[in-house]
Amino acid sequence: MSGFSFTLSATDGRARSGVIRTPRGEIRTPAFMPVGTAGTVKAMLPESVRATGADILLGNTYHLMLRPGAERIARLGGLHRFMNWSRPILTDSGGFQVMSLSELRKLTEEGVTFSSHVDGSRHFLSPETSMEIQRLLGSDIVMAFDECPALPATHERQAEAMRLSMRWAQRSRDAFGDRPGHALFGIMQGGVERDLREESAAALRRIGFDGYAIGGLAVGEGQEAMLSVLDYATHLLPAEQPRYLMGVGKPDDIVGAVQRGVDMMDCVLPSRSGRTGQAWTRRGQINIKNARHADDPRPLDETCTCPACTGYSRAYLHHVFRAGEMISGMLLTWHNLHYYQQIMQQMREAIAAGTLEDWVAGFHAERAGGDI
Ligand SMILES: Nc1nc2cc3nc(NCCc4ccc(CCO)cc4)[nH]c3cc2c(=O)[nH]1
Ligand SMILES: [Zn+2]
Repeated sequence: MSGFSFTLSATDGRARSGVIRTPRGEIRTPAFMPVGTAGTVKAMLPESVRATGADILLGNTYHLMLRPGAERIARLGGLHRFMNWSRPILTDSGGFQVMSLSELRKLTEEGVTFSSHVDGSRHFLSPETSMEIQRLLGSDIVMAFDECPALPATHERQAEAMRLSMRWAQRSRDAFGDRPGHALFGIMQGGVERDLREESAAALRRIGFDGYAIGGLAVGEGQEAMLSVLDYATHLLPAEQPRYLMGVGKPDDIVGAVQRGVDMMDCVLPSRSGRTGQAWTRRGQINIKNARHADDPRPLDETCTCPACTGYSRAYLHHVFRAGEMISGMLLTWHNLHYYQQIMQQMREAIAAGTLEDWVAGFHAERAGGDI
């Protein structure tokens, strides 16, 4: 695929560091993607998202097709222009969000009909319509249209959903066509069932994609089960293409995934939890609304160089959260995204230096158990 390429620059155990090159810019891997669901990373300006160190952000087909509409965004110049973010954008394909957000859903071989959670209007998503919507949005990395079953799911149900998703992966590939400079990623399904994961990986490799996502995780199975799937699942995917773990996660989830050969991740956690007063730091989590911060003159983290930590005390952050001031969500979101990008940068450097194991030991040693 001209215009889109992945170059591995170092490995350390199963971990890899490298660069994904796209016409809209480079993505340093391992990479964390902030989530910009409805055309905005909530409480952040695009230039602030860039200042945290993000090379790419994620948008959602489901949300943008319902409001303001993919055709409208296309008429206005595409999602990059619309949201004033000129670097790469990856868009999720909509199936996962339909199943978790919409009402009155009907799932058939053809696709999914559903009612919008915004205004109740009826919509249809299929591999073909999802590819068209992501083309209208102009996203650089397009996700295949898949079905991620809700847990708990029997082996049989997981097999059924995975095989449907593999038929949809072929249809996604066929509908995507040949789009130089744009990439299509397949999505592995199969729950926590090794045989199904192996079948899914083989099916995706036969179809052929520019990158491979591991779907069907971070859906309530818990960290231990997720990591045990990753223990074998990344080996099933081509080493020379990016591996994207969807929806992950807490900082220690991310570290565990990178150690197991994952190259890209996304999660709403740093932004969503930032808006609720949860700060993630190298020493653990801080719930800034807790009364014990009311008189604390110290920053969240005295070693952090983000605007929240260089400009404000815990006492101030506690106050503006208690007062419901908008700056509260802005500052904590910025800090959390900055912290997430910092651990990605430190892991990229550690992998390049062959010292990831030591870095991970230090990462865990620094983290207290609960709230700090
Ligand atoms: N197309 C597609 N998209 C996905 C998105 C996902 N996102 C997740 N997990 C996100 C879980 C998640 C949700 C909310 C919060 C913050 C509040 O707790 C954190 C994590 N798993 C996912 C799986 C898939 C998947 O198979 N296919
Ligand atoms: Zn900070």
